[in-house]
Amino acid sequence: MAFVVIEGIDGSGKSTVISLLSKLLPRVYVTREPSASPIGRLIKEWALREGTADPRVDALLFAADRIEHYKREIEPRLREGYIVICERYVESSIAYQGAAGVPIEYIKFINSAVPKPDITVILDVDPEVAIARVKQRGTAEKYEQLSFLKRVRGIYLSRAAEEGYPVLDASRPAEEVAKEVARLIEKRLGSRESTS
Ligand SMILES: Nc1ncnc2c1ncn2[C@@H]1O[C@H](COP(=O)(O)OP(=O)(O)OP(=O)(O)O)[C@@H](O)[C@H]1O
Ligand SMILES: Cc1cn([C@H]2C[C@H](O)[C@@H](COP(=O)(O)O)O2)c(=O)[nH]c1=O
Repeated sequence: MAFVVIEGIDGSGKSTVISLLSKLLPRVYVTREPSASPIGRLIKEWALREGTADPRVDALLFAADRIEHYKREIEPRLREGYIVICERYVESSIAYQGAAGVPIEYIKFINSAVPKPDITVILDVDPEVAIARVKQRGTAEKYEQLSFLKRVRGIYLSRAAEEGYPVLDASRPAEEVAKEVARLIEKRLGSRESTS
């Protein structure tokens, strides 16, 4: 089992890559945040649409959704031996709520109840390319603005440098990106087996 998180700005191709990945690897369980829980629905139907009074409210909602998601869905699947692939996790809160002005230490503290993933991969793409991709979907969510996504990308890249997360060029065809992520996961699983 392994807990894998795929991160990146809106339109970087996370959902597309994860769907391809689930065909490349055995025994995969795919999930995402905001989750399907009542808190996740509140985020999607209210916080991401009408908006909150303060970005700390978003940070708190995402953290509450994450704790519920981890305890009720991710942890049980890991115990059953799945490779759990989660689209977005704590680094999304650091990048997005950080870009909205919430102090990173505050975000880390409210997320301290959930464990770190085994692997975090950042899909990196120019925000102009990402915006062009998401525009095809119709209405934009509150964070899907060029200047905001530029700040989010900057935080992702500096966090990747600090934490050693692999950053993959997601402007390439999604199949190529998915194969590279699969290789990273297999390498990590292989190196864990050889040390256990
Ligand atoms: N590598 C790629 N090259 C070209 N287009 C892509 C690529 N990956 C995804 N797309 C297209 O870009 C759009 C957004 O992709 P996707 O939903 O996978 O991104 P995402 O990162 O999950 O976005 P969000 O975070 O906003 O949900 C889709 O129309 C998808 O078909
Ligand atoms: C988990 C998480 C998400 N967000 C933002 C990022 C996106 O703009 C939306 C989720 O929409 P998606 O298109 O379904 O990926 O929410 C965030 O700001 N903070 C978080 O922790």
